[in-house]
Amino acid sequence: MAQTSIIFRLELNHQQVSFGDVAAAISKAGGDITSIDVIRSGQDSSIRDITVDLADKDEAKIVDALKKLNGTQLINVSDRTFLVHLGGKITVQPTLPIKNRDDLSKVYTPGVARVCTAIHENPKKAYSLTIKRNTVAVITDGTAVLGLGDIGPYAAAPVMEGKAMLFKQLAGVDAFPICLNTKDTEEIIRTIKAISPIFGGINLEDISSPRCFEIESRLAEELDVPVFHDDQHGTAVVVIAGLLNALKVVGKRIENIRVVVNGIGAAGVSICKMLLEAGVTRLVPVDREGAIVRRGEYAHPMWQWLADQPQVENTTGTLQEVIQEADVFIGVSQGRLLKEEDVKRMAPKSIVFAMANPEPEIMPEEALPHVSVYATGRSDFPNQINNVLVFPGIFRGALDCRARRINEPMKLAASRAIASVVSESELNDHYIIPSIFNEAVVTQVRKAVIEAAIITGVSRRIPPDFR
Ligand SMILES: NC(=O)C1=CN([C@@H]2O[C@H](COP(=O)(O)OP(=O)(O)OC[C@H]3O[C@@H](n4cnc5c(N)ncnc54)[C@H](O)[C@@H]3O)[C@@H](O)[C@H]2O)C=CC1
Ligand SMILES: CC(=O)C(=O)O
Ligand SMILES: [Mg+2]
Repeated sequence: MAQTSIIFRLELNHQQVSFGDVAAAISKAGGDITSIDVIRSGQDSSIRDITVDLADKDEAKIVDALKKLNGTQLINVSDRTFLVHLGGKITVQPTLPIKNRDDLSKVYTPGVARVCTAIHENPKKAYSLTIKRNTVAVITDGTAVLGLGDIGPYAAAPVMEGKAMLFKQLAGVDAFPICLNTKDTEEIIRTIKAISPIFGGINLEDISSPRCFEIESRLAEELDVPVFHDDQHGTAVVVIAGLLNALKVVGKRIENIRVVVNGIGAAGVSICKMLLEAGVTRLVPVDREGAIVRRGEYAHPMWQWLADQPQVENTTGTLQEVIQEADVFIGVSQGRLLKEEDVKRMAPKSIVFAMANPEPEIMPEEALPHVSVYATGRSDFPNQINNVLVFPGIFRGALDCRARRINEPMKLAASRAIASVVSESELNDHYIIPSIFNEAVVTQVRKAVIEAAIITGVSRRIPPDFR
């Protein structure tokens, strides 16, 4: 697992210890050696970097074993995940060098003033003469970061930088992380509106429910660039894509399945809405207090909306009770709250999407023996159902056609596009969703999103390849 990969730098005295002894000690302490680099080699001793994946995440055991080994000196221990975060993960690059006064007078004063005046006279020129057309803000208040909860704006930054990296690498979108030091809904809305002129789109991230619903809908209403809460819609789009393909694998139809969604927060609400749009007729939304019941009364406006839907079951009970005979479990709640006995009681050929991060609702070793299709949100297990398959391509499309908003037809088109990247001949229980490294994902999502934006009248530009 990437997050438990450690590099041990060791000096080995050749008279006293062999590399085989070191490897055996690491293995006995629970580590799996994945690579070895010789840093320096001499007659009597050598220095080596040994990269180890920790099965039980306990690096102390290995440190202890190495310290006990005669002839071995532990010089340094470094966590590779922390190493890649040193100094942050993104940078801002100029598009051209400033080599002389002539260049300077064009990109800066006095030349720049004429460009400013042109935009002042025609604000649409911001799209051609500034970074706006290709720049997205990735904005959080740090209140629902992955499944870690309210860890604040400073601690949220590594996730936002990661999203920005993915935007750039996968779709060429310049994205900038913004971590707000406020949880106040009105202040968040006011701040985002105030900083919006430079951005061609707003990607809201890891803002807790229910505030995220009002923040997104107000901003979408009041701004003329797309506003997309990734945890709601990115997640729902990728879930529908995975479900369309998983249902093909198990040979079931969407209108016949019973679906339990656990965790009715940002992601859960949007998933439920999209499941209903996609044709699910039997839905059981579950949160901490148990199932949300049809015609029940709830203070949470989105839960009330769900309770008023005819497809929501009139079933009370805990997750452990309602999961019986479910065809599909979708978890966007918290890690390890589903047990082996629970998935055993699901309907035959069941589908489990355990998407909580960083730990899924149930680990593969417990689920796999009992379910037909198992997926998580993680990069280190097969079938990664993660919104990273969605936000790069959906924003690429929205920016290219200068969409005013990202609407329901654009989202559904994106789901179908992602699902279609896995061909019928490739489809199987371990491959229901394409890899994020499959370049067809962004290409297909972009195309589908632009087509849907044009058809629904929200595009303000026809990209050259669509003319
Ligand atoms: N794989 C993916 O692409 C994504 C995964 N996620 C994961 O889904 C989880 C939720 O994310 P958000 O919706 O953004 O958070 P959120 O905070 O808006 O919602 C979480 C919901 O889960 C509920 N919950 C917590 N513990 C529960 C329990 N024991 N039983 C039932 N419900 C419980 C909470 O009451 C809340 O309604 C996180 O772990 C997050 O990492 C979220 C977005 C995308
Ligand atoms: C993937 C993601 O956006 C999350 O876990 O919050
Ligand atoms: Mg998120």
